[in-house]
Amino acid sequence: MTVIIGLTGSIASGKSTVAKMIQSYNLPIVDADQVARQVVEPGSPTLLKIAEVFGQDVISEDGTMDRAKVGNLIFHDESKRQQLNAIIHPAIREEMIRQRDEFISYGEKNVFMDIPLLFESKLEHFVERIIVVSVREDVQLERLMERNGLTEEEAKARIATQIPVKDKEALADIVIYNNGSLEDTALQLQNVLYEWNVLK
Ligand SMILES: CC(C)(COP(=O)(O)OP(=O)(O)OC[C@H]1O[C@@H](n2cnc3c(N)ncnc32)[C@H](O)[C@@H]1O)[C@@H](O)C(=O)NCCC(=O)NCCS
Ligand SMILES: Nc1ncnc2c1ncn2[C@@H]1O[C@H](COP(=O)(O)OP(=O)(O)OP(=O)(O)O)[C@@H](O)[C@H]1O
Repeated sequence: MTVIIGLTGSIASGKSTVAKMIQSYNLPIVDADQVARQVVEPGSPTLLKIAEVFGQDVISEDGTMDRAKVGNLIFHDESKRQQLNAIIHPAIREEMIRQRDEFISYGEKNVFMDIPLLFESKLEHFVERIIVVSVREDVQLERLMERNGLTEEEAKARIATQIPVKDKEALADIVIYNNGSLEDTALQLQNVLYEWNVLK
């Protein structure tokens, strides 16, 4: 029996950072953000649908989706965000299940799934255990502004579209606090992996 472990948190809380650490142990992980990029490859039916709804100018000259443009549209308009979710989430879900099942067919004992919107999209049933990567609000805001080159207002708008990370902590089996150094975060992860017998 394979145990499916969900990795979640909030925007810029450090999920991808922890996901990279998980990969460094050669453990299998399905990454929703990466799948979200895959399903809108140039010419894909999902990208064509997005352009139908949001306008052809969300497709750049090279045929890729203009992510900054789509981000600006959806993080300031709840109904547009819902529209995008309705188009893209079924495709993401289908591909994530395919990748998960592939890992299971290889006989993997544990499969990680990095799902940023695990709680918002009510996907808890996908996973048996949940790791929440949490961060203080001031650190989250600072890292998000820095990473994405956003103003404080833009960053706050993105954070506001998600359930506060403090509330997610209460729904976790384990919380990793990513306020300090990367070494400190790596150590917390290692402890969880031993505790759950993922590492022996
Ligand atoms: C809006 C898009 C184009 C912005 O692209 P960008 O490269 O700037 O950001 P990236 O994809 O790396 O996402 C960064 C983070 O934003 C948050 N986020 C992304 N989409 C959403 C959404 N629909 N609702 C709330 N938060 C979201 C997540 O925390 C995610 O980890 C992109 O995020 C997207 O296609 N979103 C829809 C798919 C989706 O819901 N992805 C997130 C989980 S599967
Ligand atoms: N412990 C840390 N110390 C310093 N910087 C960090 C730390 N953890 C993460 N970061 C930085 O903070 C930013 C957000 O981290 P990361 O991309 O891992 O978050 P995320 O939860 O995956 O975000 P998103 O939901 O937006 O994809 C990145 O620029 C990352 O390099």
